Amino acid sequence: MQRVTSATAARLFDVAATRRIEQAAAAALPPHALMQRAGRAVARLAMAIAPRARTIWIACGPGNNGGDGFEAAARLQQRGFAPVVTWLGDESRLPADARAALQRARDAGVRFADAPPERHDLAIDALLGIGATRAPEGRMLDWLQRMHADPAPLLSVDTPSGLNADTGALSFAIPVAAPASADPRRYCLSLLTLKPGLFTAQGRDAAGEAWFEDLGVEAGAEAPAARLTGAPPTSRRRESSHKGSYGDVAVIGGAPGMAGAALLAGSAALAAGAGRVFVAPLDSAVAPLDPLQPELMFRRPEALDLGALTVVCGCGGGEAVAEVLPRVLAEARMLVLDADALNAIAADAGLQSHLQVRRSAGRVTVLTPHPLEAARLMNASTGEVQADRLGAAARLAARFGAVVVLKGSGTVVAALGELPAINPSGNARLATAGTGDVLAGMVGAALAAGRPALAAACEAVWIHGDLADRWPAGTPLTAGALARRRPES
Ligand SMILES: NC(=O)C1=CN([C@@H]2O[C@H](COP(=O)(O)OP(=O)(O)OC[C@H]3O[C@@H](n4cnc5c(N)ncnc54)[C@H](O)[C@@H]3O)[C@@H](O)[C@H]2O)[C@@H](O)CC1
Ligand SMILES: [K+]
Repeated sequence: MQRVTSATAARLFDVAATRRIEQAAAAALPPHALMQRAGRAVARLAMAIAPRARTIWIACGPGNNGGDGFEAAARLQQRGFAPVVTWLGDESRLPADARAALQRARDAGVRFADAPPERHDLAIDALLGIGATRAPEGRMLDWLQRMHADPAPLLSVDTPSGLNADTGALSFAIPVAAPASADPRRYCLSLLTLKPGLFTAQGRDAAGEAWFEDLGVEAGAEAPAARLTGAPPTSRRRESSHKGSYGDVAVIGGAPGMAGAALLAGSAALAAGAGRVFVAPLDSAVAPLDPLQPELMFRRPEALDLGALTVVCGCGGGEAVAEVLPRVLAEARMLVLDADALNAIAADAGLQSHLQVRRSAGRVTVLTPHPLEAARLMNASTGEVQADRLGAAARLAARFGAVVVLKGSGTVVAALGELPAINPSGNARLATAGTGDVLAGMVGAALAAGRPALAAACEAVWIHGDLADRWPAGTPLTAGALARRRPES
């Protein structure tokens, strides 16, 4: 059993592949062995989470996920704990594994109840796993909401019930904890495989701290649906290197009233190690110097030699960015497109065909949309994008021939012909104005340093999130402070 952290690199398998892995493993093992391993692992993690728990409420569902719950209940009872099982199922329709587990729980003397205990020290959600076919309702939904709202820790077995394990879409709103209580602590023990839905969309909120138990089974030749990127390789600068070794970045953005966005991207590119950073504001009234950052070199957009530069374009560009985009798309050696640049492209088929030309010419382009910008580019709704973030990012990558960074909880990075990556670092503190500009600058710096486009995007996204994860408690996270923080500090 292993805790999944932001440093964990792992393959993620969808439900269909997990089913095939399960079937192959079950055929090679004695009856019920997998479920017994699962139940043992659940009990072990439960005891580690709440070693002094007096009441452990285990909510079991009608299938084998419930079977895992019965197995865990039997183990916990044998170890001197007091599990209380509430079960939503029909004995005559229980799968064979779960029926055997139910019998073991009864034999162990586990207490079964019709209603959840008045209070509990730990809840275990064994209602639905990868066999969920519809949204929970009625008593099941009631119990789930109760478990998620309670301040006691919650351990989800395999997947949080109600979560689509492939996409991370959650079928109900997670209740907010009562104001007086601390945030509920959530854990999820993923069995057999890690699933993509645990790490993107609403998956991270619903699952909480992710753990993995492979049940002693290898995935074999099954193809993963995605991967967790894990921490990027640490690279030390060569002593003989000079500013030219790390490339030049130019930020084009900052229409009147929005110069800050371009400065944020420029600062971030500098802090991320770019050799030289030019800022080309679209507002000609902007003073050609930032006294707090004299390293930033100000230029007029038309004065830049785009063919020699990694260009970051969009940040605060407003509608004015549309005018410079044809030249930027045609000439930039490498290109990161963010925010208003993406909105302009979404609204203009001509600009979209410029992107296709870049692709045919083998020029690198990275798009960094948030869900609404992605929706505009796809002519879809934000809800449709969020309902399948991996699919949306892959479709955008294929359509525009670009590396796509679909931002949000569990940022997805996709490129045509590559396994999509989900970034495991970062937290809700990044949900503040300007952090997207910072990310665009960081991606630009990684490209300028010579990293291949997909790696550059994955690494910048990871570091951006990691900076937020290590942000000092009690210090507000602002985009300006984030932009200036060096990864190693
Ligand atoms: N079979 C095995 O050997 C193993 C199974 N495992 C566990 O089994 C799980 C998969 O088991 P199942 O395939 O039985 O699937 P689940 O236990 O996830 O659920 C399937 C059952 O729930 C019902 N159902 C689906 N959605 C519902 C809803 N919204 N409300 C009410 N009922 C609903 C289905 O009709 C079916 O009866 C895994 O997630 C994992 O926890 C693990 O123990 C590993 C070994
Ligand atoms: K579950």
